[in-house]
Amino acid sequence: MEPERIVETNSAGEQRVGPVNAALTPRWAGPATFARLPRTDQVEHTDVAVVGVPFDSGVSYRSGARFGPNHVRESSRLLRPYNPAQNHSPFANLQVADAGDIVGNPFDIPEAIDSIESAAKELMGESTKVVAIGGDHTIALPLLRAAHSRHGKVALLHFDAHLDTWDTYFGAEYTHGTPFRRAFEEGIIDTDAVMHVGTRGPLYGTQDLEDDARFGFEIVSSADVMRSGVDAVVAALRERVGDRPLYISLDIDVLDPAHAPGTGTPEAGGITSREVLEILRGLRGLDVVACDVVEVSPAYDHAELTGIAAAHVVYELISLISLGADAAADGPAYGISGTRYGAEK
Ligand SMILES: N=C(N)NCCCC(=O)O
Ligand SMILES: [Zn+2]
Ligand SMILES: [Zn+2]
Repeated sequence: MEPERIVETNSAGEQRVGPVNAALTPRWAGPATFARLPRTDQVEHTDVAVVGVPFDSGVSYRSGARFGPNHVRESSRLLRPYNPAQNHSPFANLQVADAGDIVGNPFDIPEAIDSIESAAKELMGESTKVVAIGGDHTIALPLLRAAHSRHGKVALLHFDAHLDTWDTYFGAEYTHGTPFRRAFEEGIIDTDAVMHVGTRGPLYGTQDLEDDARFGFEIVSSADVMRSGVDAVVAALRERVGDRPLYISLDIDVLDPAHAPGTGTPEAGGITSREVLEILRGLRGLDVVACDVVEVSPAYDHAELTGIAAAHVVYELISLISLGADAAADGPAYGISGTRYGAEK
């Protein structure tokens, strides 16, 4: 039975097919697409595709992120269509739809990377923006390649406890700890505009940081977020990215394990889900061309804590894409006092 959906017309007079109407069909009923949005094959065209990439053969510790996409979909049933922090309704503005999953050979990482790259390129097609749900962090490399093929060198904001610029694991070049070193070597990221956010935890040695700096990365550590606060961090990120095409890669382990236990390589001392959501909201008006949210490993999750955090991150990323590169930077989200919650700007 086809449930009734929220259908709205945007300011350009275009009709948008939105989520299943939760006032008519209980939220827990029916198959879980992201935010109960239509599938891409149920709409005529897609502006923003949410796509699963259930690949986790690149992990170095706990496995299970292959089950991340469907867990995040299940955890996204409660999302509502209006985002008051941005005073914006992304699903009414753009056609957002769930593109299902991109699959790759779980027994051959390089082959899987090639499959993910070509499927992502095809999905990006003429003008579709992609928000990918992993999967482990290996998948960021083929997604960055696809973004690069459309937009040229991209700025990169990488939210993660880890640097992920290591060289090899057991001699393997393509793993979840190495995607950004490969991206640097391939020349697909703009080394003047790459930044890690939320970094923390022990490393193998000082060389890790020397290599990382050589690849162009600046670091806003988890402790920096606590000491400087969200507004200062947002200002630093905006300054670093400027008006370049921006790829956002968010490893859910950027959150403290208290906020996101369901992940494969947890590190104590992380930022909160409130902080990450506010930092993302502060990026309004940047030219976000593609994103990923990775490393959700549901077997280690409890009460959908990690799934819900990831679902809200995806929702904020979709909101940023929908607001677009010409949205005023100082919109309602930029002040975090709460007094401007939902304020008209
Ligand atoms: N979670 C990601 N992406 N990377 C973690 C690699 C950490 C390590 O095994 O040293
Ligand atoms: Zn990580
Ligand atoms: Zn990572």
